[in-house]
Amino acid sequence: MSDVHNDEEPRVVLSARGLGKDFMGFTAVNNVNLDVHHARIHALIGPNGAGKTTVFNLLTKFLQPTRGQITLLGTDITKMKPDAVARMGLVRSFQISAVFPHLTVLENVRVALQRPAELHVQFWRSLGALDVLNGRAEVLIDELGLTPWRDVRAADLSYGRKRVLEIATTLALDPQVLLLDEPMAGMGHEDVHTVAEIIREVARHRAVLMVEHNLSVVADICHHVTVLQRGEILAEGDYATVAADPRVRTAYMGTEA
Ligand SMILES: Nc1ncnc2c1ncn2[C@@H]1O[C@H](COP(=O)(O)OP(=O)(O)OP(=O)(O)O)[C@@H](O)[C@H]1O
Repeated sequence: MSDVHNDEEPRVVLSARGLGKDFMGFTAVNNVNLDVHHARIHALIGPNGAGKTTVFNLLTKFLQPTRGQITLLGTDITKMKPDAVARMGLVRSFQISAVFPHLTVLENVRVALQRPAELHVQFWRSLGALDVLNGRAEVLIDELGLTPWRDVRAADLSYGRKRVLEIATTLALDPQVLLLDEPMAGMGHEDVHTVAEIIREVARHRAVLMVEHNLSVVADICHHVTVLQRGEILAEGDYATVAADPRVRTAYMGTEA
């Protein structure tokens, strides 16, 4: 495994206990226990239909669990609504990029920053009204290595940079826990490397939980891996541990590794 260490003390920021979801009698997720740590990257992997997306939907409260408990930053969020959970610092970046194509990188980040600041009205009157947010926007753009593309329209960015911009807009909400749904989906080799490095950087000061099919990325940047199969946890540990588990190889990696 390569360099995935950083300085901050690992503490649990998001946890699930006995998490389960039934869809009309079909058990999609069952007895899932998860501990997601600050300043760590945690991967959720497993074959198609294993329940990864359902777990994400349960954690972000887009779905109400049938069983179990979810705790965010010490608060029981099991019965909370998605927007309240997002305001508490659990933010999900969707698989489909949600940036405005005709706005530049800087403008997109400013729009994202003004959401929590509730400056909508001023924004739609004039982009200049957001000048006060430029400082924070520049810092975010710099953190994500987007400075050379600051004045480029989102539509003209490469696929990978668009994904980085999408992560930047998500970070504008200042999440404690960032959920990434297949951040490498549809990307070429070079973009995968760029985005992986960005995720590593982002996770220095935040928890990241990601669903990812690209196992070399998981091996490279993730500290902890949870393997799901048919809605249940099959194995967990660092990548080397789960990759060496014969049950995992049979269930999932047999065709991949
Ligand atoms: N709303 C729903 N109603 C009924 N069944 C559902 C619903 N959502 C998911 N399922 C079922 O739950 C199981 C888990 O699906 P889920 O999408 O969570 O898996 P996944 O691991 O994310 O798969 P993939 O890698 O293909 O995205 C599947 O059998 C799926 O058909």
